[in-house]
Amino acid sequence: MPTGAQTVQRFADVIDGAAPDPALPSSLVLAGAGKMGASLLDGWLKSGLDPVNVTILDPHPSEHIERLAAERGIALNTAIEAIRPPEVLVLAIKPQSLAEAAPSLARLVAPHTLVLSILAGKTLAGLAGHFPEAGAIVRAMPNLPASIGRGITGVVASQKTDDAQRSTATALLAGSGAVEWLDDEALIDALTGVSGSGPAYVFHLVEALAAAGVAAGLPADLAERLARGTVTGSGALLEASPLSATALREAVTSKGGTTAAALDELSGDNGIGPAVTRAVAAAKRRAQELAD
Ligand SMILES: NC(=O)C1=CN([C@@H]2O[C@H](COP(=O)(O)OP(=O)(O)OC[C@H]3O[C@@H](n4cnc5c(N)ncnc54)[C@H](OP(=O)(O)O)[C@@H]3O)[C@@H](O)[C@H]2O)C=CC1
Ligand SMILES: O=C(O)[C@@H]1CCC=N1
Repeated sequence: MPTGAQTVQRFADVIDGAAPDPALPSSLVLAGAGKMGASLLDGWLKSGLDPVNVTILDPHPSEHIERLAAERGIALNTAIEAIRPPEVLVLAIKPQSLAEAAPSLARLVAPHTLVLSILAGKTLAGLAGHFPEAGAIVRAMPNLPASIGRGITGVVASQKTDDAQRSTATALLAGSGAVEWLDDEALIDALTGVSGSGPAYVFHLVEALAAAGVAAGLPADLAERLARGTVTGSGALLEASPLSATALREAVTSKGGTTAAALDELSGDNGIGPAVTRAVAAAKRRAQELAD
């Protein structure tokens, strides 16, 4: 395990290698350094955001968060009163915690503060209601591959967000992967169902494939390796190849062969297409419910 000092040095090395994006903010407060907040944080640091410009706010930090902050050389604050309104306030708490947390978080929002929320379902209008002082609000939906810089994030901004603030949001989110700006906020709940929640569907496929291998007679550890290797290898091929997913599927499928027999089972009304359609619709519906 690296020591805190070594980890800070590692981030410093990354920063030394590339010129930081000038749109990165000079002060940022992260409210919620859980799975996604911490993933985004590492992307910012790799992009060149100076750790001294970041504060993690957590009223009851776990040992894990204390270690995370110490290793990265980042201030960890438990009291909002001790923090001045930053250039960017990132909200990465659970949507269900917002109503309770917002009255105190609002003390961190000055008219110059860009509020960047990754909360599923929470709308720009709803956020503006919680943070009336805020001029600019950006609503984003990242996904878990952000933790290795391979995420894809949908993002939409309030009308009061100016070009410089949009650039700041892009610079921050690009630290963890691709960024897709949306013109229409109505799209972001559907995007949540596809890419926000989507990694879980892929991991569930790995689980199902491994279990199916065991049911077909394979030892469990071999089935797990085969399922994992098949999904990661297929993802890498999808990325490296100029072919579409459809063309790649066809490349695996010999006429009258084993894959065609399997795909027959995955097609039709009880197949994977309708199941995924229902899954995405359910996620979208849940995001809409979380708006309230
Ligand atoms: N996980 C994912 O793949 C994705 C998540 N999101 C969104 O990211 C947000 C966070 O999700 P996730 O990271 O999974 O959840 P986590 O539970 O891992 O992280 C939430 C963090 O917020 C902390 N927290 C709770 N209340 C406060 C507060 N008042 N001030 C500061 N920190 C607080 C929690 O601490 P404690 O545990 O002590 O309560 C926890 O560390 C959600 O809104 C979710 O919709 C978006 C895209 C993908
Ligand atoms: O499950 C959730 O609500 C969050 C949002 C998208 C992924 N995880």
